[in-house]
Amino acid sequence: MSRYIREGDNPDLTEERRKASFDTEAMAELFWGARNLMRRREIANYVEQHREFDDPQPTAFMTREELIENATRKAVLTMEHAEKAIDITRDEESHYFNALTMGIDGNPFGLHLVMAIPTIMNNADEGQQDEWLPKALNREFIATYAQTEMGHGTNLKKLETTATYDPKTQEFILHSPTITSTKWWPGNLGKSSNYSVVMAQLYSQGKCYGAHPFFVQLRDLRTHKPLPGITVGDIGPKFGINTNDNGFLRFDQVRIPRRSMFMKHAKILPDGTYVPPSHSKLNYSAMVYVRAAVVSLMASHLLACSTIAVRYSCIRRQGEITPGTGEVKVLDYQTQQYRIFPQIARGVAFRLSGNYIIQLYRQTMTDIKNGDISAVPDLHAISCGLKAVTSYQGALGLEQCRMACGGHGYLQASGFPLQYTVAIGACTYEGENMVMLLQTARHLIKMAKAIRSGRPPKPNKVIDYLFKKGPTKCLIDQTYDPNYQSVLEAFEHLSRRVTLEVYDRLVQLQQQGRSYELAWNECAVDLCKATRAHVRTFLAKTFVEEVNKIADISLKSVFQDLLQLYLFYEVTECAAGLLEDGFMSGQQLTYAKKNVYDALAKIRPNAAAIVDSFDISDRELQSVLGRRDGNVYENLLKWAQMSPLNKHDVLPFHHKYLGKMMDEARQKSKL
Ligand SMILES: CCCCCCCCCCCCCCCCC/C=C/C(=O)SCCNC(=O)CCNC(=O)[C@H](O)C(C)(C)COP(=O)(O)OP(=O)(O)OC[C@H]1O[C@@H](n2cnc3c(N)ncnc32)[C@H](O)[C@@H]1OP(=O)(O)O
Ligand SMILES: Cc1cc2nc3c(=O)[nH]c(=O)nc-3n(C[C@H](O)[C@H](O)[C@H](O)COP(=O)(O)OP(=O)(O)OC[C@H]3O[C@@H](n4cnc5c(N)ncnc54)[C@H](O)[C@@H]3O)c2cc1C
Repeated sequence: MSRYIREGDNPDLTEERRKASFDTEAMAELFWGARNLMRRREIANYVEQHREFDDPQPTAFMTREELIENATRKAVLTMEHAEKAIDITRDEESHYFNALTMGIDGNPFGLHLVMAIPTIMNNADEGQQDEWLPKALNREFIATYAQTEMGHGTNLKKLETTATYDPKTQEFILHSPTITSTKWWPGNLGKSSNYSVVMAQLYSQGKCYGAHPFFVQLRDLRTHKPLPGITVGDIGPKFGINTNDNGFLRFDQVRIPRRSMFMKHAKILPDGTYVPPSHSKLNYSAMVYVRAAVVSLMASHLLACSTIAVRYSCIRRQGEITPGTGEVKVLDYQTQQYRIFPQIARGVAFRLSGNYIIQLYRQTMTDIKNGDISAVPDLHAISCGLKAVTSYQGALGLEQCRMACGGHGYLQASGFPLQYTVAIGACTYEGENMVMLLQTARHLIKMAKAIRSGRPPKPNKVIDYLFKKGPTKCLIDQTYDPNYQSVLEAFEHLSRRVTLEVYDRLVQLQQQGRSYELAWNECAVDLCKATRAHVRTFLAKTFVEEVNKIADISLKSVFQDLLQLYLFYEVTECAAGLLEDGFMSGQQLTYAKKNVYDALAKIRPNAAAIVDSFDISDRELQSVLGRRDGNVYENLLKWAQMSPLNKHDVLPFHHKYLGKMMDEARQKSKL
């Protein structure tokens, strides 16, 4: 019996769980890996046993100051408990523990852990690492990553903060020369951090060498007051992540020692001589890390929101399908399945590719340490595209899940506002999505040039298909092929065609006299399409490869249903491109649609068990609609009764305004 079934649960949800064709626990093991699943359970138990991690009230009812104080309290507790609760050397355990204890809306260590420490690890030289890393890991300071300025986020070449080297004192002078040079956005900068990685234009011997990272103390270690010459604060409430004190920062001729510059790659010698790095973008590795991590992060958001939507849709009865047979669970509507199930399938696809890209990141960082930088451009290209596509599709998917939950989906109690507002930040941070799509397109255009000139680069799993000659006509038909060769070939065809077409147009525009840059801008929409097609191909191939590795037949069959849905849903999404050149026929699109509808029907009886197997706890979901026990209605009422507005039957200012107005209106009407 499923470990998710317990006495007192909503019977509709229990009925769903009993219907499953597979063992939920075995599926959870397959999804997370046996060891990880066991550790998740142990960590979750640990947190449940320490009630001090509980929020004093739902965070939706807290003011911003209360939110930040509560997050700070829990962050300190998290650090105190970490060594007892988890193996701190395992990222998976840290991420999970942090998500359970601190939630997803931000915490004072967010940027310290995901950007500052990775920058120290990858950009500090040995001496600097010896000095900074133990203190950073030991929480002797909290650092953030200050790169974006009010005037420039994308175009790093135009950052205005300067770091001018003074050989006489062997110091850099940090300065913010204009309002637009104010650092703006860095997470945890406003109030929590006392150190920061600061990106500034490096000047030495009268020459500018471009943006470089520096490690800068911002606040006094004892009083926590900003150091002389430093102005720092919170940028105010935002669309979401209001638990995070995203900040602003200005420097007024602040002197820092020469060794504050990160010197693993580029260096300034004491006399001011600049030593360039082996690759000009090695200083950007923390950004590459977060871009790669976003893929898994989007998987987590999608799987959480589809868990909420599926569970709620199992207990929500509304309307009849066959008149007179009683109200159905709303999950029985095909439209509901069409809204929610593709989000599950995309979540799974993102999880699988997310694992791949993080491994590639780790391998590339190891290679760099060993002096091999050859994988840097490939990692950059695929991580930019994946970040852009998964964050965008993730955002659309979460919104579908919300809308699938009707009016209650619009409540903060649903958990959707928190998930959505956190997730959509990823469309912007770490490189705005269009900009990221265009970065991948740069790589694709190089590949197109190589194809046209008949000189393929050295073999590479991600782009090899571009150099293949695929079928000239789409081979999708009604026969079942577990390798989905014809669908993958269709995606490859579309990617290859769009890439080559846009390349040819770029060349043609230049032949007509446009500069490369102007031609590029005229082709930008299609360049983005090429990236999307390339990323779709990558996600789809990774999904097929991973499903083919599954040994257990009953679990494999569930994954195959999700894969079928994923692939044919993507075919319908990019149908215009496949039909445009006559590669796919209208009939084949009809087959694809039929495959989507068939997959929805196959997934339907397993849906509740599938989302259970993602093993997302109520503590993580923070959702009344997505509760494991399905007891939504009584808990919605309890939740609303906790609203601070309900502390008073009559609001203290009622008689001052509305009461008075109505009294006066009644008086007048009596006259
Ligand atoms: C429960 C389990 C869940 C698991 C989840 C795991 C959780 C992990 C935690 C993750 C949590 C996430 C928390 C979120 C925190 C968010 C914090 C946000 C931080 C930020 O936003 S920091 C600021 C980010 N800013 C940017 O990204 C700026 C974007 N701009 C740029 O990157 C660049 O300027 C550019 C790419 C647009 C262009 O660069 P530039 O102008 O310098 O260069 P050129 O145009 O001249 O290009 C030259 C060539 O260099 C290549 N290039 C560029 N960048 C790189 C790179 N990084 N690596 C390699 N190569 C690079 C270009 O492509 C050019 O190449 P070409 O050969 O000439 O074509
Ligand atoms: C939640 C959140 C957290 C953040 N955290 C941090 C942090 O910790 N540290 C930090 O340093 N920064 C942080 N940022 C800033 C973030 O990295 C930038 O906002 C982001 O890189 C985009 O830059 P921008 O705001 O200057 O946008 P802009 O570059 O001004 O973009 C505006 C529009 O112009 C378009 N555009 C710009 N350039 C091009 C181009 N070359 N081609 C085509 N279109 C273009 C964009 O696509 C976009 O639509 C954060 C931002 C957010 C929203």
